[in-house]
Amino acid sequence: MSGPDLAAALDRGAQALGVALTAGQRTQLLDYLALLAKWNKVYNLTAVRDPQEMLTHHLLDSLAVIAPLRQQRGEGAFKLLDVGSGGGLPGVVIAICCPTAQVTCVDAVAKKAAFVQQVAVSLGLRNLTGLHARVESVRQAFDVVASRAFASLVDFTTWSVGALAPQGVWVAMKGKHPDDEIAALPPTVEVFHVEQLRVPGLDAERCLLWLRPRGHA
Ligand SMILES: C[S@@+](CC[C@H](N)C(=O)[O-])C[C@H]1O[C@@H](n2cnc3c(N)ncnc32)[C@H](O)[C@@H]1O
Repeated sequence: MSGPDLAAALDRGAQALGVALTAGQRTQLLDYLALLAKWNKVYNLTAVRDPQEMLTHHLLDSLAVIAPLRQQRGEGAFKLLDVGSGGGLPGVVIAICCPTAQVTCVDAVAKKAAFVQQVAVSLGLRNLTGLHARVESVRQAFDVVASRAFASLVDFTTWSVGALAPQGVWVAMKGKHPDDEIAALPPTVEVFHVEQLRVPGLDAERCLLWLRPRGHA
């Protein structure tokens, strides 16, 4: 697929997901896709190799969180941690589309965190940081702690609870509705909202789970 075709597919996908992209954001997303494709072999960032597939499986799939996130957070500033971010998904996409968010992408693999740091510099994203650490050791307070394709809900929330601000929330991007994972959550964690997502061009189930420590209304 050519550059213009990818750009057109991104525009159609973003529109279907209710995300209005500025020209600058559109360019940054496509530049990010090009960096992912270019450095994938070196950094081993994703098993997906084809740019068209990267667009649907990674960019559009991550873009699906933007409208729900804006609805949850409004237009104000907030700090977001993307746990087990790998090549920066969804953190880089969030940093591009939500300029009021300060995004930290944490990964236990140094070269993946270095790649995100490189993306921040290349795209001029001053609201994006790549952090090499295990999430269990992160002690800054984040308003939103997010993950995509990371771990079970129990492990995600247990390992990252030390990074949650007092009124912070978790958001987990999942495939099929994870009934078993929800049933396994401890009583200290509650799921307060579930959204089914439809990702254009992806024939797969997707949902978004919002969680918080029980008692935090
Ligand atoms: C399957 S990848 C998902 C990457 C990305 N979120 C995505 O959707 O493409 C999971 C990532 O979590 C990272 N990881 C695993 N355990 C971790 C931990 N305890 N703290 C931080 N990162 C971790 C791995 O290094 C890997 O990059």
